[in-house]
Amino acid sequence: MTTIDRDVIIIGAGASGLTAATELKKAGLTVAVLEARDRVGGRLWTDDIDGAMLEIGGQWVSPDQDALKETLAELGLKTYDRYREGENVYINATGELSRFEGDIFPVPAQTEHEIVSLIEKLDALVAEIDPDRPWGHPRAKELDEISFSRWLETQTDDAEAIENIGMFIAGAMLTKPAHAFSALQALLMAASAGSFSNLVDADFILDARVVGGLQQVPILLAERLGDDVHLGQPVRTVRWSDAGVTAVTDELTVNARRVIIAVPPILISRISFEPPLPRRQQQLHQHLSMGFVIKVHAVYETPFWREDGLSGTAFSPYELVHEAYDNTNFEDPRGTLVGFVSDEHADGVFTLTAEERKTRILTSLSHYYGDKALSPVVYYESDWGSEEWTRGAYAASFDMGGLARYGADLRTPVGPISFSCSDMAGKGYQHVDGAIRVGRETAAAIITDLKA
Ligand SMILES: Cc1cc2nc3c(=O)[nH]c(=O)nc-3n(C[C@H](O)[C@H](O)[C@H](O)COP(=O)(O)OP(=O)(O)OC[C@H]3O[C@@H](n4cnc5c(N)ncnc54)[C@H](O)[C@@H]3O)c2cc1C
Repeated sequence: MTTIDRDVIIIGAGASGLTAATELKKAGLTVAVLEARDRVGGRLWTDDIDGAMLEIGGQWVSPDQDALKETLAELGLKTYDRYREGENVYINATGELSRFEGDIFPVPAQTEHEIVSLIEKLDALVAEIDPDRPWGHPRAKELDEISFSRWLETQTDDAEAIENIGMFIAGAMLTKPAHAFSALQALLMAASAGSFSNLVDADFILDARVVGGLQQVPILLAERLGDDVHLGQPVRTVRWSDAGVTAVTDELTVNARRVIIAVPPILISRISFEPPLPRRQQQLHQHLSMGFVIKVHAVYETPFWREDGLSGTAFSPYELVHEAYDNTNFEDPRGTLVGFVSDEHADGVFTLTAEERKTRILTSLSHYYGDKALSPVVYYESDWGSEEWTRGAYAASFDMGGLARYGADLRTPVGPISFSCSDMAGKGYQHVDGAIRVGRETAAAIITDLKA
C-alpha cells in the first residue's frame, strides 16, 4: 500500500472530476484523481468496434453548451454538424410512415394543435423554473407529486400528442417511463436545456459532434494532469473529519484536506464513509436512480438513406427504436445510424438472446429506412446497465417527490467532502456541459476556502 499526501482528492475521472482537478491544479493546489476503471472518461467512451470508431456514451454538443464549447476550444478540438439534409420520418400508432420537415411530426391537425399547445404550456412553465433551483418554484411540491404522464393527461386527452410530448422527456432524456418521474423533474430537464422547444428541436439539442469523439475531452484533460491521475483505483473507503480526509483504494492511501466525490450519485453508497455520511445525504441518495437506454450503432457500406432523400432523423413513440439519426463519422465514406431503445423496451429486449435482440432492433430500424437497414457491416449495442461503475444511462434522476424534498442538498458539502457530477447540474443537467459546469463550481468553492 502506497501512501501519498495531496491538497484535494478527486474520486472519478469523468468530465466533471477531471475538470475540477484541472481547475484546482491551475490554482496551485496538488491533486490526486482516483479512477475505478482502467480508462478515463466514465460515460464518455470512444472505441473501435470491428473497425468502426463508435461513441458508446455521450457525443452530441448543442449551441447553448458554453462550458463544454469553451473546454473544446481550450483543448483545440473541432466539431462538425450532424447530417440533417433531407426529410425526416415519423411512424404513427398504426405503423404508417410519413416523411416530414421541421420539428412537428406529421399527425392529424387536431393532434398537431394539441402538441403545439402542450409545447407552449411547457415552455411557459419552464421559463418560470431556475434549473439551479427547481425546488424554489412556488408550485414545486405540487409539480413533484404528479407524474409527468398524469400531468400530460390533465392537459389533453389526445393520446398521440401525449405519447409524442412524453417521449421527448421520458424515452429521449430521462430514459424512464413517463409515469416514473414527476412533472417537476421533467421541467428541470427542459429548463436545463433552455426551454422545452429546445428539447423538441433535434437540430438544436443534437447539433454537433467532436471530430475524433467526445471522449477526447477527458483524455486530453487527463494527459495534462499526467501522474496525478491514478487508473484502476476504485475508492473503497473515505475517512473524514473536520481536520481532513483519507481515501483508500486497494493499492493507495491518499491523505488530503478535501475530497470531491465526482461519481454518479447512485454510486456514492458504494463507498464506505467513516464516520457515515449524515442522515440527510444517506436518505437523499436513495431517492435517485439511473435511467436506462441502449444506444445502438449500425454501420453500413454507404449512408444509403441519403440517396433516398432522407436525413436519417426518425421518430416514433410506437417503435422499439423510438428515435434514430445519421451518426456517420467525420469524412467517413461509410454510413452509420444510431438508434435508441429506452426504459421498459430496453428491459424487454434484454430478456432475449443477443441474436433475437439484434433482429428486433434492426427490424425496427428497417421500418424507418427500408430493408437495407437489416444488413449492417458493424452492429453494436451499448450496455451501460451492466457497467459496474455506471449502472445505467444516461444519468440519474429523482423518484416522485424526491426533487422538491431533497434536491437542494444534492451538492451541499459535508465537512471536507464535496460532490460533483453532471447528474447534479442545473444548466446542462445530465450532459457533459453540466459535468464541466459543476466541476468548475465545485473547484472554485474549494479554492476560495483553501486559499482564504
Ligand atoms: C449512452 C450515453 C449517451 C449520452 N449522450 C450524451 C450526449 O450526446 N451529449 C451529452 O452532453 N451527454 C451525453 N450523455 C451524458 C454524459 O455522457 C454524462 O452526463 C457525462 O459524461 C457524465 O460525466 P461525469 O463526470 O459527471 O460522470 P461519469 O462520466 O459517470 O464519471 C464518473 C467516474 O467515476 C468513476 N467512479 C465511480 N465510482 C468510483 C469509485 N468508487 N472510485 C473511483 N472512481 C469511481 C467512474 O468509473 C467514472 O469514470 C450520454 C451518456 C450515455 C451513457
